[in-house]
Formats: sequence, structure tokens, C-alpha cells
Amino acid sequence: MGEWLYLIIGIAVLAVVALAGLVATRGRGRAVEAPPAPPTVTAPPAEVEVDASPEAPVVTPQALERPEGTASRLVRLRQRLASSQGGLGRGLLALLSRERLDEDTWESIEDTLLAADIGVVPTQRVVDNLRTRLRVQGTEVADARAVLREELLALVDPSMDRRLQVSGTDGNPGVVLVVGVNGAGKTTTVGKIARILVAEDLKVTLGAADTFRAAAVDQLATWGERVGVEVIRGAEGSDPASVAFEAVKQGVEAGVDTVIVDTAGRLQNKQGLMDELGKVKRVIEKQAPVTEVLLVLDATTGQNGLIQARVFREVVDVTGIVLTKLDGSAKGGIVVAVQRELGVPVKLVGLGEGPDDLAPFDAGAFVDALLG
Ligand SMILES: Nc1nc2c(ncn2[C@@H]2O[C@H](COP(=O)(O)OP(=O)(O)OP(=O)(O)O)[C@@H](O)[C@H]2O)c(=O)[nH]1
Repeated sequence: MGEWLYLIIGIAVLAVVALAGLVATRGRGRAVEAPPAPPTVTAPPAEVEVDASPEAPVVTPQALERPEGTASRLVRLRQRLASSQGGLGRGLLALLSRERLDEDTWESIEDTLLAADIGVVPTQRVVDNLRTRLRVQGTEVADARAVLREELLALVDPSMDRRLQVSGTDGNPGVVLVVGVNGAGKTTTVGKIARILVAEDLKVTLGAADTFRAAAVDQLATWGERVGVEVIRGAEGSDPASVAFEAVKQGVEAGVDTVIVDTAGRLQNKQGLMDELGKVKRVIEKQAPVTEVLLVLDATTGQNGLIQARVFREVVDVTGIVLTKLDGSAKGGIVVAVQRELGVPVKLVGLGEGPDDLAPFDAGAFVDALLG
């Protein structure tokens, strides 16, 4: 009987232990299956602002981009130029091919040219020349196109030297200073020029001297990272001249071909701008001469752009113009107006937000694009 009692007690103990084990296992199972606690929401990292821009993803140095080569970029961008500007030439040709070129028609031709922002004086000149040439020569429609092409080409002036001075002398790098009001596309243009130079196997350093906007500095840093170009930056609000100085100094030491300096474009007043850009240029030239001063203008701003251009011309010796956003405007005539205003050539045109949407300006190709 005693043996039976021990056996029953033993079985009971085993059953209790097994039951306890089962409950504990189930308990652990539930703990594993339980949904994880919600993640703590942390502030986005500083780069997020740059990340948000579709054209400026953060790319690690291991994944350097190869910028588009000049030849394929030109073919692509010429088509884009023709699609944004072709309306002007088509409109003019339609008017010129009318049976009778009466006063109303000449007035419409004048209005079409003015609407494209060519400016009053050049418009008058073209209309006068067309009137004389088409009357004297009694020209057929087919010739009207050739005459119009010649007149537009003369306005754009193919004789201007549009080469970018990106090389220095005496062992110095070329130094390109990029100026213009905020929002014109300065920082983007600096990034795009760097890519053009990298595609041509030149060594480049960038100076982020637009220290008033942290986002502009970050934006430029991202442009540089994408193609493995060093970007010299200062703290937010630091002296733009010291950043420019440091960029050129490091560029000289590293033996690069070109240093491109992005500047701040606050048009607070002429004196302030003059002091700021004057100082930037002076300190740079302690290291190496500035070889090119590019003024970036937004083609969509019309007369306003011309007023800005005038202010910058008085402040700094502009040597070339970059017209941005020509893709977003049918007013390609601004090329003529701004060259007339400043007496310096348009050297580059921006034709989109893509990283390789910047092209050297070519007078003949531009006029052909106008004629559609
Ligand atoms: N469609 C089009 N957009 C352009 C072109 N060039 C620049 N942009 C856009 O214009 C906007 C302003 O360009 P930014 O380079 O930031 O202008 P910024 O002059 O440096 O202005 P801050 O950085 O404020 O000094 C951006 O959204 C660019 O993508 C262009 O040729 N075509």
C-alpha cells in the first residue's frame, strides 16, 4: 500500500511540474508573439532636407556618379531648347509667309518679338531689316526663313567669345565666382558646372560661400559628394570671404584645375552686396586670380532679371551669363536683351532640373531652336 502511495505522489508531482512547464512556455510564446513597442520617433537627420530634393539624393562616395558626356548632353538639350523656344520662330514664319505683308502683319511680327523678351530696340532693328530685305528682294516664303535666321543670328551675335575660363595660369587653378540673386539657380549651376568639368576629367574643388543659408551649403555638399568633388564649407553665418579663401587655398594645395565658388545673393542693397562680393574677390585673389565671374539669371523673370543684372554689373566685373530655366519659359529673347544690357555673352543655359541639364550656349544652335 505504501509503495502505491509513493507512486501516486510521484505521478502527481510530475504532472504538476509538466503543467507548470507548459504554462511557462506558452507565456514565453505570447511574449515573443506580442507586437513590438512602437519605435521612438526621433528628429530627422540634418541631411533629410537635402534628401527631399529629387535631384540631390545622398550618395555614398563608393557610388560615384559618372556625369553625362558633352556630346550626348548637347543632343538631348538642343531638343529641349527647340521644344520650349520653337514657338517664336514658327509664329514669325507663319506671319512672314502671308500673301501680303501689310501694316497689321508687321505689327504682329513686332508684338511676337516683344513677347519673347527680345527688347524694344532690337525688335525695331529686326523689323526694319526684315521690311527692307523682304521688300527689296521680293523674297519668296522659302527665303523668308533664311532671312529671318540671319537677322536673329545677328542679334544673338555669334562673334562673342563664349568659352568658360576654367583654367588658371602660372600653375594656379582657374577660379570661377558664381553670383546672382537667391533662387536664380546659382547653387544648382555650380553643381552642374562641376559635373561638366568632372566629365572632362578635370579636378575640381567647390567653395560653399553662401553661408547665410545652411540648406544651400548642404545642397552644394551633396552635389560634390555625388561626383567625388571636395566641397569646402564654413559654419552657418560665417564670413563668406573666409570660406572662399579656404576653398581656393585648398584647391591650390591639392593642385586642382578649377575652384568654383558659390556666393550669397542677398540683394539687401547695392552697397552691402558690393562690400560682400568685393571682399570675396579680394581675398580669393591673395591666392589666385579669379578667371571667370558668372552671373546666374532666371530666364523666367523678364525685366526683373535685367534690373538684377544691372546691379550685379555695377558691383562686380561679370564675364559671362548663365541663363537658367530656359526650359520653363518661351521667352528665349532674354538672351538678346541681357547681352545687350551687360555687353557680356551668355555662356551657359540651364534647361532643366536634372543634374546634367546645363549646356554651353551656341548662337547658331539657339537660333535654329527658335526657328523650330
Ligand atoms: N526648370 C529648371 N529649374 C532650375 C534650373 N536651374 C535651377 N533650377 C531650379 O531652381 C531652384 C533654385 O535653384 P538653386 O540652385 O537653389 O538657387 P540659388 O540661386 O542657389 O538659390 P539659393 O540656394 O537660395 O541661394 C531649384 O529648384 C532648382 O532645381 C533650370 O535650368 N531649369
